[in-house]
Amino acid sequence: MGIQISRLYRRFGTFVALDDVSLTIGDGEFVAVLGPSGSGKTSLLRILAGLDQPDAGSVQRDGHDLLALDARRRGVGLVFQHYALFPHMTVAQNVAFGLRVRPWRLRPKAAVIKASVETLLRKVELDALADRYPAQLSGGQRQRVALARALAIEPRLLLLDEPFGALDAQVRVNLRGWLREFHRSLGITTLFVTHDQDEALEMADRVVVMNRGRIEQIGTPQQIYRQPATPFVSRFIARGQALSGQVQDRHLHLLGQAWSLDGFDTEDAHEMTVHVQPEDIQLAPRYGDGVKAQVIGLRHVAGTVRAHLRVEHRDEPLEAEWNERDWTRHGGAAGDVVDVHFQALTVFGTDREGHVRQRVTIHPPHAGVSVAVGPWRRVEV
Ligand SMILES: Nc1ncnc2c1ncn2[C@@H]1O[C@H](COP(=O)(O)OP(=O)(O)OP(=O)(O)O)[C@@H](O)[C@H]1O
Repeated sequence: MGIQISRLYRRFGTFVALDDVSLTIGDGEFVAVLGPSGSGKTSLLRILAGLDQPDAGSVQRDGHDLLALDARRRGVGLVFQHYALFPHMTVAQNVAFGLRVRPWRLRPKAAVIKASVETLLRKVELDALADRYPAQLSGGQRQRVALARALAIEPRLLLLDEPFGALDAQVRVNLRGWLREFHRSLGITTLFVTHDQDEALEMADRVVVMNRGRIEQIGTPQQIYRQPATPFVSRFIARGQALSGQVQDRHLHLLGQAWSLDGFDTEDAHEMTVHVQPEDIQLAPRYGDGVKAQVIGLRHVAGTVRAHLRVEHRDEPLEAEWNERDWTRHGGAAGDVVDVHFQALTVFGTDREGHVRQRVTIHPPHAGVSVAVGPWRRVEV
């Protein structure tokens, strides 16, 4: 059954922080809410936690009105970016807190609390540090204590708001894998708020992309990345870059090539936007066969090369991402003019109000593009 969020609105004065937000979260699902700063992620999470109320809309859990329950009766575990552990309490006391402050009729016996704290600390791999104070822990350890504390009340829903936001990059990456495994072993429905694309795409079963209080797209990480529903998602998630061209006879004429617009109704589109992703701009296998581009900058990042390219009819440089080995084999250097192939373009058609009505991915004319089928075989089409 899970959680049904339906048509939520939240305004602060004239500012609309949540604008018609609807979302269903399945039982046990791990959903990431991803969006730039100010897009409404925390506003949504606060409403689910019972820290705020919407101006309109409903939230149901297993068919019951969640908004009618006060925060303490929602069975929600919360972890925020800033650890908010009690500095004067040990790790074990922090984790026990949620159980100790229950009304006496619901409060477990001291021995039961002790046992469940021990179990939780083992789960978050901190049982050896039970008697330390927060100041004696690393940032990553503190966040794991915060997670154990949130889990102590046996929540039905776990809400994590940028839980790794204050940690350094390496710790963040380690904790991602750890939290993913942890979620698998517990199976608690989890909503994870982040503005970090990699974090969301790597961890979540599904990703909700928000922009200016609205949901732009909901999908699996792969759908969001490979089939962005809007130019915003394409830019924000897949580093989509806009190209300009002309449409004539159902073809898009762009950088000296004519791309067939099969499956796209050009008459129906008030405006068209064309995007290319960096990994879809590849070095051409033969010299003289492709679009001329001047390499004006190169950055080597973990086995890939990020190149900034100057192409004709475009003021801004284009970013391309190449395999380091391909670039080494090519044997070029910054300043060179290279030939590149555009392997796929995404075309969005918007109506007068700016809503996306059509989206297609198009491939180059007569190109020997290699397409992956299954995990092991590649064929030429
Ligand atoms: N209590 C409030 N009063 C006025 N405006 C608010 C209030 N709470 C949030 N807002 C505004 O609503 C918008 C959405 O805020 P929210 O915290 O949900 O964004 P966010 O996506 O979580 O951003 P961040 O990643 O920076 O935390 C922001 O522009 C914020 O300034």
